[in-house]
Amino acid sequence: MTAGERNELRRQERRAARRAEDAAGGRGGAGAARGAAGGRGAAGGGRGGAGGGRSAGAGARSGAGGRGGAGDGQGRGRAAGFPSASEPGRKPRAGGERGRDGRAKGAARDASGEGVTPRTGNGNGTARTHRHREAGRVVQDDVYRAGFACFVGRPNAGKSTLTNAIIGQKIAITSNKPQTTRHVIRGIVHRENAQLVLVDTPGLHRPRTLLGERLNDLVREVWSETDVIGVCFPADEPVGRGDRFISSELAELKATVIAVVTKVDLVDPGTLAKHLLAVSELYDFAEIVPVSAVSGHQVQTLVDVLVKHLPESPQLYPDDVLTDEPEQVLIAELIRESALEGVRDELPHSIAVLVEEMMVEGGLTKIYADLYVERDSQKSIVIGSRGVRLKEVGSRARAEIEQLLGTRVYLDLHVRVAKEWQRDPRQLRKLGF
Ligand SMILES: Nc1nc2c(ncn2[C@@H]2O[C@H](COP(=O)(O)OP(=O)(O)OP(=O)(O)O)[C@@H](O)[C@H]2O)c(=O)[nH]1
Repeated sequence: MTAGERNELRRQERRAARRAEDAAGGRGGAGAARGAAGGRGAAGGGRGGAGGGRSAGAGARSGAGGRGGAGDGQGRGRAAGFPSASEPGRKPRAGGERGRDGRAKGAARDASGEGVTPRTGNGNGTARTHRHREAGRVVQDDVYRAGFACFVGRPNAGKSTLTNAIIGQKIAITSNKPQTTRHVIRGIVHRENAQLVLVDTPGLHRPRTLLGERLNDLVREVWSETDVIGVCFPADEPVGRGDRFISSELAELKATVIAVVTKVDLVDPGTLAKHLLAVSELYDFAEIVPVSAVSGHQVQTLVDVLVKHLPESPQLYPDDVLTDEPEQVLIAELIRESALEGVRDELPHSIAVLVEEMMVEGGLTKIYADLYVERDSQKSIVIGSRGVRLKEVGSRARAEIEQLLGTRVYLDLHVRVAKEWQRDPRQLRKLGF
């Protein structure tokens, strides 16, 4: 028996054992972790229901950004207490729901467009005083601000790269192929006087498949739940019809809308000036901030601007949390990113990844993941001649995962075909969409 056959046999044994356990009433401990990644796979495989509260919670967590919606009748609905852009799941540090009146105060602007400074407490009963420079003057800000912000814009505008630059840890998949982002991944910026929760969305585009439609719904749902929206315009591309379309969609929203001109390292000052003018004529943005996520230029200024427009609110997440995305989802994204490397033109949107199992043994984390493609021909592309490509995918992903987890990693990748999964509602559910 070859090593591959042995691994497959072990997988089958593990699956059978899991099914038996679930049939017997669900698993505890490690199962909960597995459910978080597989929460997506779990429901599709018919394991979600029996898992009861745990599976529902895990499934909802994967769908925290709204993929799960209001529940699909399969025990995968969003569990109470789990976060979304509008329902922060982790208990706020100090009590009290964030009120809309907080938003009204926080988001109010004076005639000059500068943020006005409410002199009220922070909702915790512990008013804090902060000073920051604003347009050359020192402003006293007595409030604690917390809330959700997201970057939107046409595909490839640089949203994920910007999110990563702000959070300082690789949490969102990036690539030079449009529509790479599928998951809503939150990153959290902690400041003494504020907490900024960043939500990452796919680019809005004309849908060609069921997956495309669901992604667009997801974007709109997130938009309606965030406090500040940064519309990204890549500086190296002219403002176009797509940008106009997105801007027109924003008019009805409650959120403060700012413009972010991205990738400014790619253009000269003259081109940038013209671009800023074109952007300003598109919509009545509260602010326009030019940035480069690659050089870091103005990234902190952008955070200041986003924070300024957040509502007054208690802290939403504990201090040490950087993202609320389950580790397995981050890992699956890193594997998907690695698998896309070099084959983006052939199968840019056909790859999905599910982490089936993760276990820690001493200083080693063992990860078993399935890589789904839509057709047999794609399977051969991903595996490559004599498995060489798949090996490369694995070792690249392993290095990234080791960085994320801070442990040594054993990664077992298996390529499977899920025929036309982007058009098949059952498969989409299984893969977490
Ligand atoms: N030079 C330069 N390149 C950038 C910058 N920001 C992003 N990029 C590149 O632009 C490409 C797209 O970036 P992403 O962050 O994946 O774009 P996105 O808007 O999240 O894309 P979708 O997931 O398709 O919506 C990648 O190749 C990035 O490396 C920047 O500030 N400067």
